[in-house]
Parts: sequence; structure tokens; C-alpha cells
Amino acid sequence: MVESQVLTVAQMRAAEQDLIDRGSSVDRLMKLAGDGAAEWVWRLASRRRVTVLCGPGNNGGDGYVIAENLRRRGAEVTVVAPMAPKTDAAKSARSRFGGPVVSDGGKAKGGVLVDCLFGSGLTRPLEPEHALALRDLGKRHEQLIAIDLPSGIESDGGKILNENLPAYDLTLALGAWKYAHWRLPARFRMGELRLVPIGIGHCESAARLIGKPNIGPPASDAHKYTRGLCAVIAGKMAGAALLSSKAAMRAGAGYVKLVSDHSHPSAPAGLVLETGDLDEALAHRRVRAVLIGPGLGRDDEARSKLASVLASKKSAVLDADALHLLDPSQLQRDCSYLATPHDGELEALCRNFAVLAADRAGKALGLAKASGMVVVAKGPDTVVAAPDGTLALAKPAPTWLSTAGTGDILAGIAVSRMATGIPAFEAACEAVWLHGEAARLAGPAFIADDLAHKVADAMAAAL
Ligand SMILES: NC(=O)C1=CN([C@@H]2O[C@H](COP(=O)(O)OP(=O)(O)OC[C@H]3O[C@@H](n4cnc5c(N)ncnc54)[C@H](O)[C@@H]3O)[C@@H](O)[C@H]2O)[C@@H](O)CC1
Ligand SMILES: Nc1ncnc2c1ncn2[C@@H]1O[C@H](COP(=O)(O)OP(=O)(O)O)[C@@H](O)[C@H]1O
Ligand SMILES: [K+]
Repeated sequence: MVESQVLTVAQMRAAEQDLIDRGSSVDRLMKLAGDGAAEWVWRLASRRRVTVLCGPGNNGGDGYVIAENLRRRGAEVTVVAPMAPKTDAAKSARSRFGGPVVSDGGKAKGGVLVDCLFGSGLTRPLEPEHALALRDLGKRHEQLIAIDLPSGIESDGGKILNENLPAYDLTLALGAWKYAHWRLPARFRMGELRLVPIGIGHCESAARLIGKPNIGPPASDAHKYTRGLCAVIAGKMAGAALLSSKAAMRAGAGYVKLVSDHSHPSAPAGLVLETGDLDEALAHRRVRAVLIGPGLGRDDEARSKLASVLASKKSAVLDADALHLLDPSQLQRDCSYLATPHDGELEALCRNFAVLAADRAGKALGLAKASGMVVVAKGPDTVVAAPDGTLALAKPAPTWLSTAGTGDILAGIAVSRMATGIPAFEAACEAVWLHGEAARLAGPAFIADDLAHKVADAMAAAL
């Protein structure tokens, strides 16, 4: 879906060029973008005075289109342009604006500031005088709207290039989402996000935004085995694998087995406990997916359990300690693996698989390619990467997830989705969405046990 694609600057330029090759023009796209954005500004301003801060490039050009649109509707608009327009499209948009343009925004104040200083073309930090002007104007306006991106943000990486820049109430993404709209720290400066369409088509290599999955109830002839049997392998810390099992029981699999040497007196009655030989448990033909890692430990016994899981050639979710113990040569060809590292585990895996990359998305993609595993690089802005280079970005999840045991829940959901028989990448994206939704439904200050219970409600929301 076009609305869920997330583009790099290079992909955005190619998509715009594609539209131009089909008969559009930069001026026409700028008019579409500016008029679409003006609609939002008009509503938010509701007759208050508007200041539009315009830069030298096409982001500034959008600003002149917005300003003229508002002026024609009768709004009181001032353009502040500390730099003259440089691109042909921006110059021509400037020439069509019939209102006042000042180069110094020292006196400008009002209801709404529209930031069109720089957009996706920003390649280096703002000059100090421009950063200062933006900061001062931000203080003198009641509400701030960023066009395409807040100025001072790097589009592909989501980095904030200048300190003390304002936070926005609304950011209007033009044509398509850029990475910065969904990456940290940029995301938290943008306020509400809205997409203004300009006719950008489907881009094959684009990353996608993880949205609500369409899961559906079990088939009319379903039974527990057709829905999928998954096995969770416990280790040293009994609680972690139990948490994973509780989440797995609520995430779609028809049958969840906890293979453990512990007694688990608080386990739900519906959870099947297996205490016998691990290789025998894994050999059962109905076991469709296995989870190993939560609470596993890192001793010889843990190492041997991991070796058994990998030797069984079952589809597997590898989490926590299993990611530290993993030897690249243990991964079997033609087996489906899903790894769920947090940043520390991702670092260790990248060292182990000789992957060099700067950010979480780059590391996840590099690791997926080098290992053949689907990688869920989890954190405040989780990404999912597949070995073929497909990338999916999660929308921000509640920060209450930053509590012990929530990763065990994610791994439990993931193995349950995998046990239903869907491909690992889809299982990973569904798991990330269900995990975030369960956290939303759990409200503030939940503990991992509460989160496991809310997985059923998250499933209900996806039906
Ligand atoms: N290309 C197109 O067809 C369209 C582009 N659109 C707009 O165009 C924007 C991208 O336009 P541009 O590529 O012109 O880039 P910007 O307007 O974001 O930046 C302008 C130019 O300033 C220079 N620059 C970069 N960092 C700077 C700094 N720190 N200080 C001073 N100068 C700096 C660069 O040469 C950059 O190209 C998008 O964000 C969007 O708002 C929209 O109008 C829709 C159509
Ligand atoms: N600040 C945050 N905002 C949103 N989600 C977070 C945040 N911190 C952690 N999470 C999520 O919580 C989970 C934590 O997993 P992990 O670090 O493995 O914890 P544990 O090992 O204690 O289970 C991950 O899914 C991660 O994406
Ligand atoms: K901007």
C-alpha cells in the first residue's frame, strides 16, 4: 500500500522523477504538495495570523505555495525568507506570492508558524543564524507546523542535527513517509503526523510501516494442531520462558508446550509442561516452531539445548541468551529463523556475523543478509529486516514497555505466529504490532504478566 511505504531521500527523488517522466513537473508537484498542506494549515490556524518561514530550496517553494493559498482565502500571512529562492520551482512559486516577504523574522509573531526552511534536502546542520531565527520564531508563535520535515532533521537517519530546535504540533509529510518520520529521536519532535498525497506510486524497494495485521479467527474446521503447536524451551530462569509461553498461548497457536526442568507451579492449566528429553520433544512431528533464549543462561547446558534446537531443523525464534551463544555455523540451510535482539544483542550478533553498519536499521539488514535470519531489532523504534533486504518499521510503542520481561512476551508472540505456518517476516511484523497494541491496551505501569494477558485483546483488535 502506497500510504504505508517509507522512502529514503534517493527513493523519493526517483519517485518524483517518475511522475515528471509521466508528464508532471516539479512546479505541478509543488502546487499539489503546497495546496494539500495549506488545507491543514488553514484548518489549524482558524483565522489566526500565519508566518511561513521559507528556505532557498523546494521546501521553501512549498512555503510560498502555502502562503499564497492562505492569502487568497483571506488569511493574514507573512513570509519570512532569510535566503532568496534558488531552485527554478521555488523562484517561480515566490513570484506568484502576492503578500509581504521579509528577510528578517525579528518582528514576526502570530498564531501559527509554518516551517519551510529545509526539508528532505538538508545535508548538514543549520547555520547558527538560521537555527536561531527558527528557535526565536518558534517561541513567538502559538503552534508550529513543519512542512515535510522539521528543519534541522536528517531525513534518512532521523538524527537531529542542531540543538535546541523547537518541537512541533503537526508535521505534514509530502508525498510519502520518510524514514525520519518514524525514527528516533526525530519522531518525537514532530507532533501529529499527516501524509499529504501528491500521486507518488508504489516503490518496489521501499520500507513499509507496520500496520494492523489482518489475522482472522481460526477456520471452521480448525483444531489445535492445524492452528499450530509451538514449543518454548526453558533454561536457568524459569519465569522468562513461562512469560513467553503465556504470551504464545494467546497469540494464535493452538497448542503451546513448555519444555522445562522446573516445576512451574503457577503455570496456567492449559499449558502443557514437558520435562523429558529435549531431543525427543523436538522430534515430535507436530512441533512447528520452537522458541529458545528467554532465561536460557549461557552455560554448557544452555549451549547444548541451543545446539539441539538448531539440529532439529525446526523453524525457530532465537532470543536473549541464545543470541549470545549462537555460532553462525549452527544455522541450518533452508530453515526459517527469526531473531529478536535488543541493541546489546544486536551488537554481539553483528560482531559474530562480521556485520558493519551505523544504525539499527542498517545493522538489522546486514545481519539478516549475512545470517539468513529474519531480524527484529527491538527498541523504542523497532525494525524488522529480512534476508532479501525487505525492511519494515514499527510505529512508536508505549514507553511503558521499558520494563523487564516484555522482550520475553514479544518472543512468545513471535513463536506463536510462526507456529500458525505464516512466513517468518510476516510473523515478525504481526508480533511487533500485537506486542505494541497489547502495551497500549495494558495502559500505564503494567508488568510483563499483565502484558501477556493483553495479547488476547490485541488479537481481538486484529480480527
Ligand atoms: N522535487 C520535487 O518534485 C518536490 C519537492 N518537494 C519539496 O522539496 C523538498 C526538497 O527540496 P530540496 O531538494 O530543494 O531541498 P531543501 O529545500 O530541503 O533544501 C534546499 C537546499 O539547501 C542546501 N542545503 C542543505 N543543507 C543546508 C544547510 N544546512 N544550510 C544551507 N543550505 C543547505 C542543499 O543544497 C538543498 O538542496 C522536500 O522536502 C519537499 O518539501 C515538494 O515541493 C514536492 C515536489
Ligand atoms: N522506550 C521504549 N519505548 C517503546 N518500546 C520499548 C522501549 N523500551 C523497550 N521497549 C520494548 O520492550 C521490549 C524489551 O525487550 P528486552 O530488552 O528484551 O527486555 P527483557 O529482556 O527484559 O524481556 C522490546 O520489545 C522493546 O522494543
Ligand atoms: K521544513
